[in-house]
Amino acid sequence: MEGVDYLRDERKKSEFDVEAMKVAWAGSREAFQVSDRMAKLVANDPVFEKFSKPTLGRKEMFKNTLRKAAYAWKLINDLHLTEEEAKWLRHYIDEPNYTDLQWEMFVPALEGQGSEEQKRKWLPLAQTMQIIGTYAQTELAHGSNVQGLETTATFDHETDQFVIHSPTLTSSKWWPGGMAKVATHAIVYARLIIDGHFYGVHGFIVQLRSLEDHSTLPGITVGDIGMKFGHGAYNTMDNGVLRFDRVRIPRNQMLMRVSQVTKEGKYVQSDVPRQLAYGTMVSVRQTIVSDASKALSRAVCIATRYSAIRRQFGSHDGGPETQVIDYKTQQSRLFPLLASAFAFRFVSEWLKSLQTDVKQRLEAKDFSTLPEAHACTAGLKSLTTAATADGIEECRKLCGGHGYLISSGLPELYAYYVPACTYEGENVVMMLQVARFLVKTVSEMSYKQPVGTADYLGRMAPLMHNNCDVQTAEDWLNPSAIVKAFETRAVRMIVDCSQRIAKFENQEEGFAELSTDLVEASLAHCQLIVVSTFIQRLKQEIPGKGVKQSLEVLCYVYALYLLHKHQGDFLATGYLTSKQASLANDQLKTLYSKVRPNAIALVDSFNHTDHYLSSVLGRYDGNVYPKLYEAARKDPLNDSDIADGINQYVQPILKQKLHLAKL
Ligand SMILES: CCCCCCCC/C=C\CCCC(=O)SCCNC(=O)CCNC(=O)[C@H](O)C(C)(C)COP(=O)(O)OP(=O)(O)OC[C@H]1O[C@@H](n2cnc3c(N)ncnc32)[C@H](O)[C@@H]1OP(=O)(O)O
Ligand SMILES: Cc1cc2nc3c(=O)[nH]c(=O)nc-3n(C[C@H](O)[C@H](O)[C@H](O)COP(=O)(O)OP(=O)(O)OC[C@H]3O[C@@H](n4cnc5c(N)ncnc54)[C@H](O)[C@@H]3O)c2cc1C
Repeated sequence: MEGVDYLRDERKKSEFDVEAMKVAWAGSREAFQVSDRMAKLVANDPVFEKFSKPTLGRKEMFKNTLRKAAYAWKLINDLHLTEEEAKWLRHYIDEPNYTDLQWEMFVPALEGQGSEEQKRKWLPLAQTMQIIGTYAQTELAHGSNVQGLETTATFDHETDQFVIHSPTLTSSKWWPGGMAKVATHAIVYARLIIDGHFYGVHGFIVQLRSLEDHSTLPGITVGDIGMKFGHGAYNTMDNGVLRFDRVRIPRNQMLMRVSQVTKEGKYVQSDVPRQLAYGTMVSVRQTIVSDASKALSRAVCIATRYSAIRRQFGSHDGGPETQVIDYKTQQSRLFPLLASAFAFRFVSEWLKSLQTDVKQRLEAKDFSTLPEAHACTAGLKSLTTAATADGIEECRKLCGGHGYLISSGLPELYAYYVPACTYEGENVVMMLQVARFLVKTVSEMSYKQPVGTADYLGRMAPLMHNNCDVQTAEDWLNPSAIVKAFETRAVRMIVDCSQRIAKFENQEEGFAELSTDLVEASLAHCQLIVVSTFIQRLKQEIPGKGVKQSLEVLCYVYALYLLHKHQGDFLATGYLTSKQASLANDQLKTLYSKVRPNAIALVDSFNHTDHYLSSVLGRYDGNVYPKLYEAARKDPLNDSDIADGINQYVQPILKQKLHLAKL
């Protein structure tokens, strides 16, 4: 039997309707149809071929990506693609490039932080790509600490202009994507100075390049910051360095939704909180959570299919060896990741709806849910990207030696994905933001009832004193038992930190001293959100034979896997006995055997094309070994029998040996 037959047999074992699961994964039939259409459009167009990428040099790789981006823009226009379709198209092309910044950061920054007048002027230009923009916030010396940025924007009364300047080497903008070679404009974050007074960091629209010949404008020095981790991966993007030598822009190019500077040089703070200036980061963090489930599902799909094809040991009487997916250790490493992909998918949908709600409230000048939205996006961005990056690497190891080959698709995926742990808010820094929100919520509880994702803190009294009543492994198959365990663990960790901080005379000092515990408490809070969201999702109608049941199994896998992994927390906070923790682990193993027959069908439900996976190991048809061979043969080193350099550097050594042997 070959891999092709193995996967065919595996697919027959499925206990649920795969087509219905595809819809559940996508969120709706319409969402499925859009993403499916765009995936196929990309997969079937030779322009979007990407197998040659790892062998290209940086310049060729960059040019190749520009070519694809231009062709994609033509398709978007020729086919009149909707915004949603265009987003999926870009996603499936699967090569980071300047358009990510244009659509995910530049346009949202104009939308969220521009005044109505500014939006009328700049949005049509950006939306039709007459200008190409980037988001220039981070500098050489400051990324996380936005208030520490050094670039200055000084108001000049006489000319009614701002003077944008990089006063030090460390104030150079450093990292913005698309900035080195493509962007014509940037939203530049700089300290506003009026008459010698500092007014904090604000965004300014600055033109970098000529719209005629693309040359850099006077006063601008811009370039690429150099190759990044991995060979292909993020190196299709021109992350840049940018310096300003007293560049002048009109006053009306400061983004003026949150605060304004008048012609007279008066600084006016409008009635919206200044944190709205951070709004672009909040919306991108939500996109990043959604992207995590896509990246993890991709790695899990490759590792699961390959694990069903790969056989090692266990052959008796000349029979077939054991499929590695049948080893309990393989299952205990793989199936929690499969469950996590679904968990992240559902939490990202929930986060999107939270975001929509916040946006509507903001329009009605209700800012009450802004801190919670910030904490949720920051915390879930941190949780999902960290778990996804680790998960991709685990999937590589699950594929043994072949996982290390570029043709497995996993090294490139990891190198492309791992910066998500750092960009758009470094993960630990983000978890500390969640901690701030939680500690503040606890401190305000005497006069303010916690709501939303923090509402369980309002039930602190019972949660601080309850004990878990689980007596058998089956008792863990109960959503309320699970939620109660996660709520209790989170509440006790947060309260413990809050009480210890309160003992410090200086609360900031206390926060800093306890920051490692606070990060763990924040993680507990965020895991509770993911687990509860999964459970809530299962309360909705989910059509299709066996679909809901399979998702229920995955939901328990996700929750009990976390419980097992963090059992130290659950035991230390005194909610569980070691016996109850051990019963949870027993139940987890039983659940793995329920996932096993459905594993291949579950990863098929992601509906990933072979083009998107770009993995010989993860091929839908399972024809792994012949295709591995074929991919290896295509390596440039195999172009000739005697490689370049052999005659020059190896032959002389061999000949020298011959000479010595003769002596
Ligand atoms: C993979 C594909 C995905 C698709 C996307 C593709 C896009 C392209 C790919 C990558 C692009 C990457 C782009 C970037 O990386 S852009 C740069 C991003 N930079 C950051 O994220 C910086 C992180 N730092 C911060 O966000 C902040 O500075 C901070 C650390 C959160 C704030 O620190 P600080 O305490 O100094 O804060 P302030 O004094 O300014 O604020 C005080 C209070 O405001 C609250 N706060 C902070 N941020 C927000 C927010 N966003 N919304 C609401 N409220 C906020 C903060 O908690 C304080 O509250 P308090 O109640 O304590 O007063
Ligand atoms: C691929 C990529 C693309 C990017 N694209 C853009 C872009 O388009 N535009 C843009 O403006 N920026 C961009 N960035 C920059 C990115 O946003 C920053 O690198 C990120 O915000 C982290 O900031 P930093 O580099 O200053 O890290 P640092 O804050 O210097 O982090 C270093 C270490 O210090 C720790 N640390 C920092 N502060 C604290 C604290 N208060 N408490 C405890 N620990 C702390 C962190 O946990 C980390 O371990 C990009 C970065 C990458 C990698």
